[in-house]
Amino acid sequence: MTKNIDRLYDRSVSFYEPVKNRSPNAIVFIHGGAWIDEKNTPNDFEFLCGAMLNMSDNDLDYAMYGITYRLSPTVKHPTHICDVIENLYRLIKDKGIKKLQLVGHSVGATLAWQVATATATNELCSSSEKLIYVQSCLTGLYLIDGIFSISELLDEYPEYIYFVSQAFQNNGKEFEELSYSIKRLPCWISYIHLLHSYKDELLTLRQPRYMADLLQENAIPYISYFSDMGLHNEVYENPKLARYLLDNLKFT
Ligand SMILES: N[C@@H](CC(=O)c1ccccc1NC=O)C(=O)O
Repeated sequence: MTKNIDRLYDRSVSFYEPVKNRSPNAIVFIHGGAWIDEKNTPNDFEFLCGAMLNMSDNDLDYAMYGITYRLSPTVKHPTHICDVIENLYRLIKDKGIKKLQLVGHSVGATLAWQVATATATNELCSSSEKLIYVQSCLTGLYLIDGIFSISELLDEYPEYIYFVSQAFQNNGKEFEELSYSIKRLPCWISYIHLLHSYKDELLTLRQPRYMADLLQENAIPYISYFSDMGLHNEVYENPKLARYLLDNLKFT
């Protein structure tokens, strides 16, 4: 019997919906903040969405949403993932979305990857049918200045234990390493984009290089884009990111 857990699955923000006709296509932004920072919310992406609309004369054939998830230390892993899955499921059902691409920044990229590769068999709290339905709609991932390995992260930045210890019960040891989760990446996800800012002051290229190495070892197609997109918390407002998303987002 599933526990009666209060979900924040109604916390979605709509940045844009095509006025002419409701689109079955959508991108959903997942914010960062190291699982703990209340300053990071779905509204981190409001400026970026405005820039994308300005650069496209408000004529996009996909909707844009942001979602939230409960933060640590109030909740611990894997609840963040459960909230994202519940939230995505509700959004997809409410809006009639058929094709979905996730755009994650920092731990938002971590969560996007975890949603794409989750299995209901592990300790995930979400119902398997919701997870399977969300994954069946997923066609692309944009992973921006992300965290992909906790062991690599703490080896490089031992001081980051301050947020890892809040987000995980066992100092991140329960975080599933990429070498395992990558085996479950759905074959129908055609677009994987790996982005990183050369000016990111909180994360070096070690994380995206680790992801790139594993994608290559598993012969998974991906596109990488490394550029000066500003500091860690400036990237998601950078016009270069808006341009990149407009040029690369495809739902065909
Ligand atoms: N603003 C966060 C720190 C943070 O977000 C962060 C720090 C280092 C590496 C990645 C980070 N964010 C990832 O989502 C804090 O309040 O501690």
